[in-house]
Amino acid sequence: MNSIIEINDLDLFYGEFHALKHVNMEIPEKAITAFIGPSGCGKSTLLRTFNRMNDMISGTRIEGKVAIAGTDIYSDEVDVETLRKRVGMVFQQPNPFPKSIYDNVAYGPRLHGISDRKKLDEIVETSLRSAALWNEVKDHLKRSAYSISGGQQQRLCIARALAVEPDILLMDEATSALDPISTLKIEELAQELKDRYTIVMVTHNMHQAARVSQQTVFFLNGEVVEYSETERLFSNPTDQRTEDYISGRFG
Ligand SMILES: Nc1ncnc2c1ncn2[C@@H]1O[C@H](COP(=O)(O)OP(=O)(O)OP(=O)(O)O)[C@@H](O)[C@H]1O
Repeated sequence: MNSIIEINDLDLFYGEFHALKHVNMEIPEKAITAFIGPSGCGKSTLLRTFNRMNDMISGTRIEGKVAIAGTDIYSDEVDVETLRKRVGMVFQQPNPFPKSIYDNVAYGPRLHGISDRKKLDEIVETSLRSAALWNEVKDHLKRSAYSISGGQQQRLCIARALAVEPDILLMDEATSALDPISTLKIEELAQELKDRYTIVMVTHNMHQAARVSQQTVFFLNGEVVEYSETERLFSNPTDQRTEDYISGRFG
């Protein structure tokens, strides 16, 4: 498997607090990588380094390197808007804009200069189909995004992220606010999307990581304890701390 994200000796500080410690890893493209570990161990922090969302938190300092497709994303030449177009993100709470379903999906493409109605219609349909939502909303695209269920809103947020044709989709506990059926739908969707996109997901749910991902990373106190194929990590972990965590002895 080719890697798309390469992290070398990454340290991240929130002021004095050392939140990520000497992280080294390669994330394979067109696969799902899951980040697991107890609350506060740095999963979301690492995820946010991939699209420089940490830039928005004042007092954050980074040492080391994060490269995407060979480019150091923290170098001065990198345009953060372009980076965020390539690296989409979906959050724990569905956060559609207070606009119609159509306008939510068309938002990114419009921002990037697409105004042709036919082209936008095409993008909206393709993105909603990719997010497995088209059939449920195709007859009321003009309705408010708030008129659909939470699970549908989360798939709408995925469609909105896909509309700008990213390479990577980051999911930060994207199902933890959803009911089991909506969760299952998003998990199935992630499985379909992984053939076309690289997905990195933070999850509190070990069963979800085991069900959905190909690679799993276990974090503890800002460090990567173990990183391996999901099946191996859950069936035959090499580190005692991983074993203790996955068997429910802490966290
Ligand atoms: N903006 C911030 N300023 C200061 N400290 C922060 C900030 N964001 C996170 N932290 C701290 O950094 C550590 C890692 O947080 P992070 O949110 O990455 O953990 P996490 O593993 O994703 O946790 P959870 O599973 O609870 O979301 C925690 O100790 C947290 O308190």
